[in-house]
Amino acid sequence: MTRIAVIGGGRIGEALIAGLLEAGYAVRDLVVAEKFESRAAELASTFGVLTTTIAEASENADVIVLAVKPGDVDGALTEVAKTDLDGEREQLIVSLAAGVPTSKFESKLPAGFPVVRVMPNTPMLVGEGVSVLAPGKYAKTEHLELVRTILSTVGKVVTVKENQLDAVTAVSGSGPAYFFLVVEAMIDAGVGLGLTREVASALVVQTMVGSGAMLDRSDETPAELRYAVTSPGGTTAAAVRKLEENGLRAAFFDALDAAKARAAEMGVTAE
Ligand SMILES: NC(=O)C1=CN([C@@H]2O[C@H](COP(=O)(O)OP(=O)(O)OC[C@H]3O[C@@H](n4cnc5c(N)ncnc54)[C@H](O)[C@@H]3O)[C@@H](O)[C@H]2O)C=CC1
Ligand SMILES: O=C(O)[C@@H]1CCC=N1
Repeated sequence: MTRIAVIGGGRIGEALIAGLLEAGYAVRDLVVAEKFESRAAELASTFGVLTTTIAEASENADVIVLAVKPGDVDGALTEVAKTDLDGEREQLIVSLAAGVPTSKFESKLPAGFPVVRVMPNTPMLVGEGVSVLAPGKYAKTEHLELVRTILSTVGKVVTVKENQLDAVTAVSGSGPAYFFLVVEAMIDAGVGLGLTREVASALVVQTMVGSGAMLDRSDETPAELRYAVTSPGGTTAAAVRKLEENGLRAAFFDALDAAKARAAEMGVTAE
């Protein structure tokens, strides 16, 4: 099997490790380099995964996944680049860092080294992620296919041109947070109407799970599914009117603009 080194065992690194293991990936083919010893020990005990230095992890891996914060990419990449990357093994770097362009990696790696940039999201923890791939200058079809094969075990995979990845980050990379915020708001509103938090949480969570399953399985658009809930002159119409009056749609347009702009900014500051 393809040997994968995960550099950075934080939230997304852990989601990837957990998702791969859950999907049946062999633990002996995974290795993690995590800066904080206590965090490395936690990952080793939770997943039984080998933890080591960046140098050792990178040298023995087919695919080196960088899952550190954009501001830590430079330091981690410097460590990776010190190892004997252009040995016999055909290796590939996969970056999960928001905003950081593939050119940044290519400039620090041996000439022609393949890089694939990916924007994943945390639902990959439960095999329901979406990973969006963009090839760097030297990544060939077989590199993209390898990354697609690995990430399709933890969810859906889409490929775009790199100039769309900041928009993708705003939509699906950060998307789970918007969803959780909406869930929180609905639970609070239910509590405001007199339901216990326990009941309100159970109702909202199952409403989201059920609605998500409908979106996944139905050929109807989200608008058509919404129309089916909205009786003329009824309760849903009254609620939707308030959401629109309060600028729900405009808030999402603004929010995603801000996320995209922030991704671009982080790419520049990581230079
Ligand atoms: N959290 C999310 O939902 C998503 C995060 N991302 C991207 O994934 C990357 C990681 O994000 P998170 O996991 O949320 O951050 P995090 O802060 O939870 O994890 C980063 C981990 O990298 C470790 N680290 C930093 N420098 C290191 C080094 N030189 N060697 C070894 N380990 C090192 C840190 O100790 C930390 O545990 C970021 O670039 C982010 O843009 C992408 C999509 C979604
Ligand atoms: O908030 C962030 O910067 C990262 C990138 C996408 C999701 N989380």
